[in-house]
Amino acid sequence: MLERRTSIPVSEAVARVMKYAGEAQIEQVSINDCDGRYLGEDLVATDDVPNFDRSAFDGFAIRTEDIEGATSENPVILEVVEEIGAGDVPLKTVGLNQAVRIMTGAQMPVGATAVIPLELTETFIDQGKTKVKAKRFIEQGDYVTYRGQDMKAGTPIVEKGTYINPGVKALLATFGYHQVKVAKKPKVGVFATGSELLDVDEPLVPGKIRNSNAYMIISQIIRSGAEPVYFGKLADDLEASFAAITKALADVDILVTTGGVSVGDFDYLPIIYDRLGADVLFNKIAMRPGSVTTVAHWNGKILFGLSGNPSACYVGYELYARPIVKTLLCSKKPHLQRTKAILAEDFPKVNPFTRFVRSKIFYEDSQLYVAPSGADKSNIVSSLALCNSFIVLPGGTRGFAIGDIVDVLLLEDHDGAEWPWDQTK
Ligand SMILES: Nc1nc2c(c(=O)[nH]1)N[C@H]1C(S)=C(S)[C@@H](COP(=O)(O)OP(=O)(O)OC[C@H]3O[C@@H](n4cnc5c(N)ncnc54)[C@H](O)[C@@H]3O)O[C@H]1N2
Ligand code: MOO
Ligand SMILES: [Mg+2]
Repeated sequence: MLERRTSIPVSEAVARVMKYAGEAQIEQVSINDCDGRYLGEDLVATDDVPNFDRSAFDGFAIRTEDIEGATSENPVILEVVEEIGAGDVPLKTVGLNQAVRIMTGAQMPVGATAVIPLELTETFIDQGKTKVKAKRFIEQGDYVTYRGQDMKAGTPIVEKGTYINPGVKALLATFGYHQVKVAKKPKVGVFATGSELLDVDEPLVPGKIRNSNAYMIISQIIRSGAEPVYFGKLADDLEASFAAITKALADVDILVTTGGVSVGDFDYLPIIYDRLGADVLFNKIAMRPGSVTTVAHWNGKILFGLSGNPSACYVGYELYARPIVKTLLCSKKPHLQRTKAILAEDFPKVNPFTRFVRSKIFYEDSQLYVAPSGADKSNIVSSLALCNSFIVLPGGTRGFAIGDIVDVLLLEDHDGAEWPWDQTK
């Protein structure tokens, strides 16, 4: 008899999966290998930055009281007593009517209260002594960067779980982190199921298609920050599939399969979960595409049974697997970030269930627009190439028109969201 499936709302499905999100593991990597990883500890300033008062310009370190009233017609003449480059430590103190030639980044000499830029001066030799004409008055502190002006020691700078971009890397280097604590990448196993699947290098033959989902999911796993472990494709053979899946589970934290979760005679994933004794969290969601997305929990591991249909598979990974990965990467905002944008095209389809339209979000005239990135069908691959977001159309709504404000989930953002599902049916 055909098994009846009860569909649950998206928010409920996400909540059920999130109950099984595990604990992040931390490892150390060289700063050279930390790009695109996620910080495994809060980053706190270990020193004042800069940690000495320094010149922000090439010029002369002076005492402002000596150059009061200076103009190009009536310059003030000072004696240059020392020259210091970046990296040097000044030996002299700047006294009455004295100046020190100083370069950008060099430590300020004691006594000086500002730096007058080279362009506002003129140097000359007078009786064997180097002198400088200051041709304008400058205020105290001008062209000086004081100790701790950028960051003060002890200030929290970047939170644990932050994506390491070039700026975060600059901070790590600033504070001397040659080894960086990062979240260990969860290992996500991938199987593509289906006797119709050919490898990428095989020619097309009648009835068969190339296995695109495995490559797509591997790419989504990498984009979400995890490590893919590809186990290959499985023909629709229950015994062989059960054996391969059982074996693979020993080597991964999470297992993603694509295909074989619906009600076809050769859709074996439901039987495999049953045989494993896995706890099936749900096998039907009130959403399109991806209504058949199934998630099970077994022995501390989460098994994502994503649809075989490419667009459904893609959406399933982003909504349900990605937040688990992000949680394991220390994120406190593991879900897709949600925003609002102006619909740039009509979308006349009715939405009996919450619909996630593969879409492209873009700026135009300082406004945010979004448009479907191709035909809205579950079995379609072509709409995925330009997809950088999902338009979220609530269940129970009719069509949407150009100019309507719609909710959008961002796929290529690193900040994430705590819980974007409050208003989603
Ligand atoms: N009687 C019903 N039939 C179907 C239902 C239903 O509720 N009742 N649901 C439909 C929906 S919705 C979806 S989605 C699909 C899900 O099917 P499966 O997850 O079981 O996936 P398969 O049957 O294995 O494949 C579906 C489709 O996708 C192609 N595919 C599979 N793997 C790949 C791959 N690695 N790369 C590219 N394309 C792949 C496959 O050839 C099929 O065309 O079920 C509907 N049926
Ligand atoms: O699960 Mo199917 O993806 O609704 O199209
Ligand atoms: Mg099927």
